[in-house]
Amino acid sequence: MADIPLSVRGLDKHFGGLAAVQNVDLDLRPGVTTALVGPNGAGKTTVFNLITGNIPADAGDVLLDGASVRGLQPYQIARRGVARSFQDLRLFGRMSVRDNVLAALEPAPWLWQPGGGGARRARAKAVETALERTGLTAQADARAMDLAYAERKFLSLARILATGARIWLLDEPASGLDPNSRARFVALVRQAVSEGVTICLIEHNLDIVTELADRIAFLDRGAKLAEGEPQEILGDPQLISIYFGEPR
Ligand SMILES: Nc1ncnc2c1ncn2[C@@H]1O[C@H](COP(=O)(O)OP(=O)(O)OP(=O)(O)O)[C@@H](O)[C@H]1O
Repeated sequence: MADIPLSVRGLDKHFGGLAAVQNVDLDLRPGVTTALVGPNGAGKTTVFNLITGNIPADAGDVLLDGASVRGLQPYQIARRGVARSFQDLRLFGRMSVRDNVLAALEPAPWLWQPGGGGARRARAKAVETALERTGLTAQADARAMDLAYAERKFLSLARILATGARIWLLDEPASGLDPNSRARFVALVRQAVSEGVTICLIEHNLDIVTELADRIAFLDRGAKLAEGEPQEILGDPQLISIYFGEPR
């Protein structure tokens, strides 16, 4: 298990009487993009929240390189290389695009501290590279709130890119994107995967899922009903009828 960057074992979460996540297992491997697919309320975002330590699990475990992260705070899990995006993006609207990216990074030492100059230069470089790769260089000084919706989504990706995280959890990253931005998004994810990043995404757009995912984990009412290659899962009439909410 030590060679699997992120494993989830027997994860459970109840909200009162509601079983939001039930006994979910998941392995995320480098170079393999996994999509969490399922109807609204299936528990997908809750799985992300449990992985990142945003909410505590009732039972089960999350392992990074085989070691449990149980009880760690979200910032401690982030330091181990796990980054996520949120459906509501969570940007600092009045701050510049560049400062939004900078704020996603660990603070650097002061200039007068040992290594301070080098660390600050490395941070600035990481920010500029992330802006370039997301096509935001020209808007670096604009306020985040003044960006178009698609650009705000790319800014949330730039924040992840700049951290150098090796595991990305993306919550509906392509929702609301126009076809051109969608193509940019797909290219960006593919490049990251080719560089060894492990990606798990929650996505309702099945075209994006088909384009990007190597595996699909299908959730319904908190439980993982199936996992396999996209063709297999999306070709299963029973799963598709669950996905589109047909009466059972
Ligand atoms: N903090 C919370 N308190 C109470 N119930 C919650 C909480 N967070 C999620 N839930 C409930 O848990 C269930 C799973 O929610 P979750 O957001 O994980 O689903 P999802 O698959 O991501 O849905 P969607 O595709 O609509 O985003 C839902 O019924 C939701 O209402």
